[in-house]
Amino acid sequence: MAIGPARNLFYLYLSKNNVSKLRFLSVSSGFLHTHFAEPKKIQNFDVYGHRIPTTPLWCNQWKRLNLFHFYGHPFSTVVENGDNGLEVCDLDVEENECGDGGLGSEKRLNFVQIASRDPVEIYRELRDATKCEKQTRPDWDTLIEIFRCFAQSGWASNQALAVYIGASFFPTAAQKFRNFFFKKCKVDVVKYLVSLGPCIEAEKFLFPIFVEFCLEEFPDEIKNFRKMVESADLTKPHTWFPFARAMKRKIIYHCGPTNSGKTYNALQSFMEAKKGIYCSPLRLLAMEVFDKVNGLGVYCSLLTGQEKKHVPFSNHVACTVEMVSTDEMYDVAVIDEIQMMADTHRGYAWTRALLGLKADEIHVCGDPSVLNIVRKVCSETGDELVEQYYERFKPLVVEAKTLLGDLTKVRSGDCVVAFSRREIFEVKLAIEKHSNHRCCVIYGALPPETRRQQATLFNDPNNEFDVLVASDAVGMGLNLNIRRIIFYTLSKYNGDRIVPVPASQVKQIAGRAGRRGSRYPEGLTTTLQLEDLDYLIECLKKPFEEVNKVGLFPFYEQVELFAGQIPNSTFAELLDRFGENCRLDGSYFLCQYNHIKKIANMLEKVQGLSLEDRFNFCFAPVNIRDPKAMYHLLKFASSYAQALPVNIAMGMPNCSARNDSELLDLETKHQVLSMYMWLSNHFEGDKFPYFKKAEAMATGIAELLGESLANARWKPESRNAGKQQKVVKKDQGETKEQLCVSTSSHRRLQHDTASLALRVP
Ligand SMILES: Nc1ncnc2c1ncn2[C@@H]1O[C@H](COP(=O)(O)OP(=O)(O)OP(=O)(O)O)[C@@H](O)[C@H]1O
Ligand SMILES: [Mg+2]
Repeated sequence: MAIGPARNLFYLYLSKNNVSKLRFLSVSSGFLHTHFAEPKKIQNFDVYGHRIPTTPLWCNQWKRLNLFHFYGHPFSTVVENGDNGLEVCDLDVEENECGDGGLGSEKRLNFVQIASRDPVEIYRELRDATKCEKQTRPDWDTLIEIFRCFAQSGWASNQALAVYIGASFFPTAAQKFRNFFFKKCKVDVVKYLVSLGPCIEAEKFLFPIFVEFCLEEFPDEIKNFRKMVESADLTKPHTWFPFARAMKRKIIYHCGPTNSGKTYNALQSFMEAKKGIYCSPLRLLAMEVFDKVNGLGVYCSLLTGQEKKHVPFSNHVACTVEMVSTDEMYDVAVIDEIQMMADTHRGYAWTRALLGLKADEIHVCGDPSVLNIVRKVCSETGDELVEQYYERFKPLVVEAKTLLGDLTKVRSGDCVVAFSRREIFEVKLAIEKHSNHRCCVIYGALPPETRRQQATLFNDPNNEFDVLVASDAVGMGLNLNIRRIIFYTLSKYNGDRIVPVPASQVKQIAGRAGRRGSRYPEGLTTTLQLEDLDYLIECLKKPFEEVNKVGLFPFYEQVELFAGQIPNSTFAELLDRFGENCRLDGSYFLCQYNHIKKIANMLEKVQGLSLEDRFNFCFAPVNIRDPKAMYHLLKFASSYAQALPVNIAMGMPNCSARNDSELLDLETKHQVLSMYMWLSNHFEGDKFPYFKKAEAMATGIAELLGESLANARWKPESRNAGKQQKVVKKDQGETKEQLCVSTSSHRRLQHDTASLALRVP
């Protein structure tokens, strides 16, 4: 058995059989802490081939084994001891690795003795000493430096969390410990520390003494922090749903690439069930399932944040995943696009649905990236898991020719994918100017109704709209008759900087081509620019990357409990403190909440909102980068806080947009109305009484948006980055005006464009 570098510390290896139990058991002679490192520091560890959701342990060596906690090195053995918990065995001490600094062997022996002494005893001796023993000047200097390092040590601060000394209190505690030590210090201890110098070994030596000091000196601080940490406990999320745990559920994982029939098959079971729920990643998809299922004669209601359409006598419901009820019982539930569990912002909604749904049978559809996590979840919940694998219906073929930067090569049935609104309109303008094609557009800021209207227009072969220009919003949900996906670019702005589009997303979007039921025998995909081709091929060839962690977010009740521990803080501060102190198992991350904080900060000046009100307002669907939308949210919250009926306070435009700023205005207006409808559904009582009016206005604006898009022939003026240039290019002996999309003029043809075609399974 290997051991770690040790003096007062022994390192433990986890034995193979008790890995899963480790998190739940405590040692009879001491106590075992579960996760304490900051969330970002928590890692999965492979222990004897077992991936366990925790970092390994270290423990102090003293007979009473009074402290266990996490440390970043995997070592030693813990064995199961009947029902009594875990027992530490097979321990060994490694030689001191630090040099003796040129000291004689006798002194060195003393130091080794110091190193192996019980830190509790050392602490008591120090505490009971009446005064400090005399030290030399150089020793003092070294000691000062050692304590300076200790106070700044990330390692010590992190370890201190295990005894409930919070990161914000650690510097104060370390300072007081230093003062205590300097007043009481003994020659042999100082000499030993000086022999180590300011290094991690010295920190490890001091740490258990520091812990004893803190336990005696700061019982109140420790108690308060402990309460706070316990109230931010997000470990074992499967235990949050006792009713679902009382059931023996059957989970069917429909696993496969895009366009392979996963959702179709899951929906068959849904429709056959007596009572079913379909959980969608998008309003648009929920609406589509609602229409489809009702069309097939199964009464189905619709439930999204914005709309509740109750169909009389229906036992089925299509909802957005955030709206799923974990109270109702269902025979069959479908959770679509299950890989979204790993989404940094919305992942928690899928995790909650999977853990909490009370359904005999749960069909989850998605790519294989979260298969292992779902397996693990099922082993924790005790649910049965059945895996069904799918292949694409139609092959997906990469066209190696690319469009060589020339948008006039766009053909009927093509979908050009760009990653910003500005680019989408540039492309539409260019295609319509230089060819006979007409373009439909689909992007995230458009209401679902308008996106569907554009999709229908594109799918209908009996009109002139035969090309689609879309953002990544096209990647999920819509059934489109796309012959070929052309990537305008393969990089996008991620809110911070330009990054390559992730491979999983490239696959998802490219997979839209050649959908079953469309009139094309196979799906084609390519890029506008030859230089992007390699990346496209690389993405499509890449196997799905396994996801290690999925998202969680606290319920309101958990935030409320936590708020009780730190009164008088703003909601944004509360979220931050929660984020800093929450405990998570290794398979989970806390979803990002920056956008929530931004709303929370804006609403801070609104008096009279309860914590629950703030929590609800902060989840309203609002584009935080749109000041007009944010302004309306602020106004809604202010009226609500004054107990006034919340007014829409917005005029209805009377004609379609004539330029880009009018189009943007329509988009914003629709988003504000959608937000109003959402708030109306999420606040009880009649505080938002103009729901019907908002709904009618939203429908009107969605229609105006559709009309506007059909006629849109303007340059996007609001964000004019000037990337577009016209160049004159010789083509087949004629001078032809052509839109060159990228500024890069030094592209080399790297492929034999005629011969290369990659078939992607
Ligand atoms: N057995 C089937 N009979 C008829 N049509 C089918 C069948 N299976 C799938 N389809 C149709 O094929 C298309 C793609 O199927 P589906 O939407 O289920 O794929 P998917 O694997 O869920 O794709 P994605 O990952 O893109 O959501 C749909 O239009 C669907 O109606
Ligand atoms: Mg699907």
